[in-house]
Amino acid sequence: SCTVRVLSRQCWYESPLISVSLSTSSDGISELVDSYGFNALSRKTSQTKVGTQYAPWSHPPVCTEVLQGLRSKLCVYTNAAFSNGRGISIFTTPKVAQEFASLPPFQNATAMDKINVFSGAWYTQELPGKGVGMLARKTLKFGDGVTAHTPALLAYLEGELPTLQREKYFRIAVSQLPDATRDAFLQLTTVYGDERIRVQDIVKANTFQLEVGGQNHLAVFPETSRLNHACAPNAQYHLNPKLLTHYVRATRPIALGEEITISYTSPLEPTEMRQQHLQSGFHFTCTCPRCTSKGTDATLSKMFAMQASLNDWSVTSDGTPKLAEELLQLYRQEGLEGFMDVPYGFAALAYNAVGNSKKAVTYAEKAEEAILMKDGVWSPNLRIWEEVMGNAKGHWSYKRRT
Ligand SMILES: C[S@@+](CC[C@H](N)C(=O)[O-])C[C@H]1O[C@@H](n2cnc3c(N)ncnc32)[C@H](O)[C@@H]1O
Repeated sequence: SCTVRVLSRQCWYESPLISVSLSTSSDGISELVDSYGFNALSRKTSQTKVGTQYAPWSHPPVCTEVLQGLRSKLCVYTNAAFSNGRGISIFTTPKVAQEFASLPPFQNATAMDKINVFSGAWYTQELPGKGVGMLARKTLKFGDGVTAHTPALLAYLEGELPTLQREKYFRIAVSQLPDATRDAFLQLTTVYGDERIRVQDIVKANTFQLEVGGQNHLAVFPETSRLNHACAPNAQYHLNPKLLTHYVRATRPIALGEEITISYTSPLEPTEMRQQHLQSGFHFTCTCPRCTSKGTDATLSKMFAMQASLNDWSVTSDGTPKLAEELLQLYRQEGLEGFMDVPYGFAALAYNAVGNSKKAVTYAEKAEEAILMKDGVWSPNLRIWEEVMGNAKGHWSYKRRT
């Protein structure tokens, strides 16, 4: 019942990367757009009567009818005071809204101490052929924090509301944000440039996915949204659903003025699949060196063949520590430093299998570090390496290949 693939007979989970599909033609009525046009977007929070009777929400929730598939209504919940006045708007069910309200950021102001604080690590600039991008304001080394932010808008991931209905609620959500946050949101880039569905267009170009209350939500983080894509990115991100926070860290040294990038799609997919994902999700063709070099897919195939050998525990297996070291080297050569949890894990097992438990623990620690950077503390993959770190000699892999 593994979701994606198996690493040494254990399930290996991969965090989902999100590309939203947006239908604009099937329900194209203009009436709603007229009544919830840009007046709604330019409404100032200061002009809205903000009460306390809906605590922790600053505005009265605005709700849909009960949706058949969800057996619930969806409502816009805004907390304009959230995180020192940054604000947050959430479009979700009343039940999930309660779950949000019980999370540390709504309960305890100190939970947000190091979040939504400018790290001093970046600035933005228009870049040829890429729109705005994020660049390093100082030299960065492996593990340095780039950003740590909460979303301005979160929206329950559903496909039931007609596009223009959804737009109406998204607009209310955005309009209720504090002025600076709303303006930063509305300046974000779009994919279609379709004014009728501007907020969903912004969501399409900029969304991540966050699970709260067992439900996936689309999440837009205005600062983080300026990170462009590369197939050999120099930064990695993960989300902490309890803190509603998106963290970005450098995965290799980044020079002053160098662009900071993340990968919007798995960089371990073949080039054609990566390009398809980027085209359908974000409407651009990637021109990074891994996309233009002819050798990328052959290198990927070689990496997978090496992983298959390391994952082979039969007596004829040629999985050795030397092979594991070569695999690590290939990942680095490809610029995949942010995706080394799997090769570090294979190295841990390969060393343990020949009785070198010390090296096994070192690589298990590196696998853990890589998972924390890529998937965060919730990842079930962490447990695999905790077992090795806790008791390498008691692990099933110990001396399996001696
Ligand atoms: C999340 S936004 C990134 C910031 C965006 N460049 C901006 O101006 O705000 C995603 C959009 O940026 C552009 N983009 C991101 N990475 C790119 C790349 N490697 N090459 C060309 N365009 C890219 C695409 O238009 C994509 O839809």
